[in-house]
Amino acid sequence: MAKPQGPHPGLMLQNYGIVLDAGSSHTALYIYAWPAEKDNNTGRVEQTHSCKVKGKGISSYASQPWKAGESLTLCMQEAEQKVPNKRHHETPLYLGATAGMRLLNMENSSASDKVFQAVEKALQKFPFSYQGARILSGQEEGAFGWVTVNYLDDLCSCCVLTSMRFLSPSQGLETTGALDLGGASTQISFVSDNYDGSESPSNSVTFRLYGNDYNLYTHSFLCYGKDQVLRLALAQQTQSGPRTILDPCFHPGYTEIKNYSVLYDSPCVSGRKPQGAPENFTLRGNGSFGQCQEIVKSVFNFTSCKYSQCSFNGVFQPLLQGPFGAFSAYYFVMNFLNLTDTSIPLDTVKDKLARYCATPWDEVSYLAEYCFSGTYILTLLTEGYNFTFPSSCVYFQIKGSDAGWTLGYMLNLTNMIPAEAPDKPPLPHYVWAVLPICGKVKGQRMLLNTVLQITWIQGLFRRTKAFSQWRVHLWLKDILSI
Ligand SMILES: Nc1nc2c(ncn2[C@@H]2O[C@H](COP(=O)(O)OP(=O)(O)OP(=O)(O)O)[C@@H](O)[C@H]2O)c(=O)[nH]1
Ligand SMILES: [Ca+2]
Repeated sequence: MAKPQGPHPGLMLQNYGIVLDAGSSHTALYIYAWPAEKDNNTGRVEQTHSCKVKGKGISSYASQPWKAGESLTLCMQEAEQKVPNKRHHETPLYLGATAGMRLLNMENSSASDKVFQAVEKALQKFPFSYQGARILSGQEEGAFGWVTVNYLDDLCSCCVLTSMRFLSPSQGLETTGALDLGGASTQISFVSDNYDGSESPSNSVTFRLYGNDYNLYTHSFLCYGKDQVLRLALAQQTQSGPRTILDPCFHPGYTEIKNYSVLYDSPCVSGRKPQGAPENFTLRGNGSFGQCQEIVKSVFNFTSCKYSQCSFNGVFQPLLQGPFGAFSAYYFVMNFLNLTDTSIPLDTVKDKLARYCATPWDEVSYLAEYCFSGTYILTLLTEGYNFTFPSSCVYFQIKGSDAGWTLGYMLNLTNMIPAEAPDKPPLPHYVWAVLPICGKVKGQRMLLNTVLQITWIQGLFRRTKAFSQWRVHLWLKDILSI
């Protein structure tokens, strides 16, 4: 008789958590799972399922709030199927809304309240442990994105090397910065040695993780997500209320009729609607990267800075430090344009983008906005934040799991990251010596972990940052099933 396959049933017990990311452009549901039997909640949390809600983001239902609730039903039913029945009641369910709802709340707070009421009503119908729906602040969105990036250990090879390059005896392993580009806002978050939170305290978020304090710099630029920036750029070109514009950020031969009221229907541009404009204007593309970059640059303000240094719009930013993980629209756009390899010299990237922008519309796919979006991303990174390429390591992919603020949000709310380090090292010292051998079994991915192990051992003598201990600790528990 064949032996039963798979691990012992006792090892299969899982806890689950569900987070709904109600973004400006769409809502997505994520299910996370972690082993139930691990003590101190230190078992590895994995994303087990995701579901993209059909239609637009919940803020688009301001005039029909009940539809915002209804829109979530299919994904919620899917979640009911994916989480075992026995775990439904213990599974926390969170909804976090970002820049779309921030803008709606600024514009019409009672409409935003009604959307939340409809969403709450819809979510409470499901058997999960509903924990509330709320708007995340820009700081929270940036900070939880950073936690996620540093929790996920499947970094690309570029960053394994770069992490090593950034290792210094006094610091231990650097954390990885996070770059998130949404539809309505964009976030930058990183730890910098020259930032202690005293300059521009509103950009500071502190975390206590595994016995160490992290002083994170984070900023969220509302209206600088890729959809709202397109509005800013179009507003820039329609100040005189023209009937036609020749837009260098769209392909030659591209034509679209745009409605003035629709374009200016956002707090990001509403104050600038030209008086006496006609109902519509025609946007014609002429595909010039250089001219497009001039327009994109004009939506950034570099003139005033009351701090020691700024990124743009008078916002303080300390010196960039460490590798960065760039996700959401950074990844969608740069992956589509085949520009995720940041070791390519900047001029080559610009040449490629210029060629793409100049491609006649009838030769490219139906997706019209990549020339604009690619130009915006390049300008935001190099002129806005001051990254230099190819020397800055920005990687546009985090393998294996969707990166975003949701995982960090859930880890925080379920206390899955201990604030204090364990009293003793997670394993006796001799175990470390055999780890490189275990590492080979799992192949390339182990390279990073080997680096982390070495760092951890160094840290026993040189006060290595506990964050890397935390990662290694989780990984060890994972591979050794302890
Ligand atoms: N190419 C491509 N673009 C996408 C995809 N998903 C979203 N986008 C676009 O990328 C931009 C950012 O999307 P998200 O990161 O989902 O933004 P969001 O969370 O809705 O917006 P925020 O509330 O500002 O964070 C939007 O312009 C989306 O329309 C995708 O799978 N592929
Ligand atoms: Ca988002």
